[in-house]
Amino acid sequence: MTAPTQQPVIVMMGVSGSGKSTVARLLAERLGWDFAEGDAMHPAANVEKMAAGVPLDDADRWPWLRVVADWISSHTSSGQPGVITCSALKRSYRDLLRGPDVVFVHLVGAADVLGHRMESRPGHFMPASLLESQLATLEPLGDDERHLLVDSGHTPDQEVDEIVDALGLVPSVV
Ligand SMILES: Nc1ncnc2c1ncn2[C@@H]1O[C@H](COP(=O)(O)OP(=O)(O)O)[C@@H](O)[C@H]1O
Ligand SMILES: O=C(O)[C@H](O)[C@@H](O)[C@H](O)[C@H](O)COP(=O)(O)O
Repeated sequence: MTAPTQQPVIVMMGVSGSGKSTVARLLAERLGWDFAEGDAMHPAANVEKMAAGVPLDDADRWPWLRVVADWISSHTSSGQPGVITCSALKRSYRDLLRGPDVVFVHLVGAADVLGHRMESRPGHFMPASLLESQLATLEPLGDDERHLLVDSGHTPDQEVDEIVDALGLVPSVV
């Protein structure tokens, strides 16, 4: 009998407003997998900076990315699948996060749609004015990066269906 393939940790990535939190939470619920909100791992200084309309730089992001990477590796090293949100905008950031059991799912959307979503999202620290710098910083996934691109213009349920089907994800047995 062949051993079952280890189910991955999914990094739900993309710029602000692309639907990472919404789709990742739904995906984790659907699968009964662990979920983590990468935004909640930012130090307070990063949140204050973004709330003031100033984009983060590499020095701001590296300590945060290390916390995200620790969550990922604590799961992959024990064979536990999970879903975590992280903008993961640059390839160098993804290099820190990646591993054999890590898949990046990039929610891709049109700037006007994302901007509208950010403006209509209640009670979030991230101003829509930062979308431009997010898009400018984003480095597309390379063919050699294990990933799936998802059109973020569909409904969250449709996007979850697509991710589960395309990656062959299997719910945890409870
Ligand atoms: N597929 C979708 N279609 C329509 N609205 C969405 C979709 N995904 C997310 N939203 C809405 O857009 C806003 C931004 O979504 P969110 O999940 O917070 O994105 P992110 O975590 O990438 O910043 C929220 O108000 C959310 O309810
Ligand atoms: O690296 C960054 O610049 C931030 O992580 C950023 O990409 C993220 O978008 C914000 O934390 C807002 O959070 P939302 O993505 O949930 O809007």
